[in-house]
Amino acid sequence: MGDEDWEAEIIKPHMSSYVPVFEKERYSSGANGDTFNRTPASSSEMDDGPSRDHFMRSGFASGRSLGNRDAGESSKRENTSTVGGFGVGKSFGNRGFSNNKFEEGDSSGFWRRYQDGNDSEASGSSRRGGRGGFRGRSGGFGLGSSNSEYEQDEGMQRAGGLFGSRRPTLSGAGNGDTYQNRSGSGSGRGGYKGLNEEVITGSGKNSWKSEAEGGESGDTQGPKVTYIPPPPPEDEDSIFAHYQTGINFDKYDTILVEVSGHDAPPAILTFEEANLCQTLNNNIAKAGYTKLTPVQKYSIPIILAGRDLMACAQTGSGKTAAFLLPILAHMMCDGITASRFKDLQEPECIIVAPTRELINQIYLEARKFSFGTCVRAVVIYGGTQLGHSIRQIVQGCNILCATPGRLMDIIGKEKIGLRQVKYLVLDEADRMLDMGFGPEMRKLISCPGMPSKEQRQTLMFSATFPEEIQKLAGEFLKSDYLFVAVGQVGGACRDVQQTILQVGQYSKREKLVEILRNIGDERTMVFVETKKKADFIATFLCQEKISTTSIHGDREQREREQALGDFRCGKCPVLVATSVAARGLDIENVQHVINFDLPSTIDEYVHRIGRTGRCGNTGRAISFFDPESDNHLAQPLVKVLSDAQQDVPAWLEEIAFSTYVPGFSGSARGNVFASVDTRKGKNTLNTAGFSSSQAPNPVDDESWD
Ligand SMILES: Nc1ncnc2c1ncn2[C@@H]1O[C@H](COP(=O)(O)OP(=O)(O)OP(=O)(O)O)[C@@H](O)[C@H]1O
Repeated sequence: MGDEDWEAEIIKPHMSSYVPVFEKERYSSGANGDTFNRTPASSSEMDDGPSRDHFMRSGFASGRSLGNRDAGESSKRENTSTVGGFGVGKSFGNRGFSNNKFEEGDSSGFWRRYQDGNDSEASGSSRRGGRGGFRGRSGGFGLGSSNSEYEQDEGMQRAGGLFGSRRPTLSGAGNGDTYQNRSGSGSGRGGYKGLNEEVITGSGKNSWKSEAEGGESGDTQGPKVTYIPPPPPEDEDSIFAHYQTGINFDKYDTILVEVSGHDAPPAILTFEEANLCQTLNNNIAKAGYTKLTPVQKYSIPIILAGRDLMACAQTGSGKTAAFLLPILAHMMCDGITASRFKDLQEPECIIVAPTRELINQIYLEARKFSFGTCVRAVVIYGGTQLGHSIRQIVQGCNILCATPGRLMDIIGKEKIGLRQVKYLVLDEADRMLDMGFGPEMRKLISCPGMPSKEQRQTLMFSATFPEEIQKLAGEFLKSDYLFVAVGQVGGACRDVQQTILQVGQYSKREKLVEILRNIGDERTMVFVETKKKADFIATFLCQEKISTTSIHGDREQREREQALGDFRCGKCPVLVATSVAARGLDIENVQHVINFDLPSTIDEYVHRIGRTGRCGNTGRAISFFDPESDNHLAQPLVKVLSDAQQDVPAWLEEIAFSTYVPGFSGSARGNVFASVDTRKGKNTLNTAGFSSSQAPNPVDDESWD
């Protein structure tokens, strides 16, 4: 489809197809397009308005938002309401599809911001600033400053309650005023928005905002979050449901593993060698695990030996079990007190992860491996009713799986005491320590009652560990922590066949459709860089009759979970996602990942493509490389491709060469060349399962290379 056809295409009546399947009933009953008619015209007036539901209902379902594109219509709307929202009418309809300025941008506020990158998943501040102005008009918030993200930040309030002063300005942001809560009801979203997925792009660098910063709790002055996630199935078959390891599972054994640090215990080769209790062994068998992956071979004995650990292993290679199994083994061995109802729970283990869906997945793994034991795992995360989290906790909690913001909320409410914490796990640790979540994590370890690093065991896992983040980790880990690197730190999974196509921004949609039509019904994740774009592309694909759903931070939690569910079960074989889905998600049968937009860092690329090719299965990743915007990635891409023994296109090498930056390996963009432990304790290379060794004494920075 050419760009010229875009407008015509987008206003076809079947646009309603993007209304998620699960929403259709609701939309068809309540939708009438009214809301849209009351949508103010300028982007700065769209903040307080209708939810994306409205967007779908009135804009898409009726085609009105997309049809009402002329200035006259816009100004009419401007006069009629202050309720309209989210750039539905104007931003989307006018600037988005109608005149095909989707990627060109124009002088309107929205598109300027969009172009600047400030409207990206990764942004938030300026967008919110714009909204602030509108809020002011509607009697709410009225800030309009680019700092307004903090002003409306429940996390900050929460943090204030716990650690310092509250920000009084937040109050106005309350009910539905936040961008996140366009729905008015505020349900679910709770301003979590930016949280685990927003990046402040002013500097062009990823810096994920913490969940706390987005104010996920819904318990302070923010909107009431009412969403209660459905309980997971309780039957044993569901608990132990798993997918098959792939043909390359055995090849894991050939991956080089490097252990650095002193006195590392030897790797184990089999589950039996771990000497786990019978119940755990039964659960492992029921989960279909017969053989250890390399990261498990090394990490399990290290954790069992009580050592702190930073472990880096390729995506989909079993890091979750690598920390859960030894922790559970210890707990069983130590004879933890069986969980029971108490107003203040004192978990022995806290696991944190950057996204809600990921922490939920980790919880399900914890529940699976602790099946039939007295260990009770609980999950709490933003976008859900706080009362629900509290009710889960007070029933007993040995392992608490939490997103950072919700965790701090619950600690602040004195439902969780930290004195008994023996294990602190940071999954996706590089993300948990970066500018977005790092401050929250630091608050956590300095919370009253939290055992010092000498008194607890701290475990960090990720597929990527940029040098600069490794350095920050020292604050959390004992100085003698061990570092396990399976393969190249930050390297891509070799089971993913990577293809980089040079595609200019105006050809991307056409190319995407062509690829998806060839793929057929195979499950595919399509990554885009911004939340709005995720909506645009999902809508576009539905219009092309490709059954699609989407996940991003502007969707309510209920919608996010439903989208993931629809994708998992194959109802919607295409999932358009922002980076919120880049890390950790383990979805069976994802055969393809398409980077419609490349991410801003190479680490993010590695995580995204790691949604396929998991656990020895093969997968394919196709990335659209736009020389207008992606040249900075050429060099690291060449490195990642060649390390993973993939073909490197000549044109990419040329770009990489022409944009060569000496000393690139030290780049803050996500350093794939940080091949080892930054303490410089270089170690001998080992084939997984055959030995481990010890590091020499750390050496000076200068001598490292
Ligand atoms: N030893 C094993 N045998 C069989 N399956 C396993 C084994 N270990 C892990 N798995 C399965 O492999 C899949 C990927 O594991 P997991 O999600 O822990 O990977 P990960 O390394 O954490 O990936 P990511 O870096 O993307 O977070 C899961 O479905 C898990 O149940």
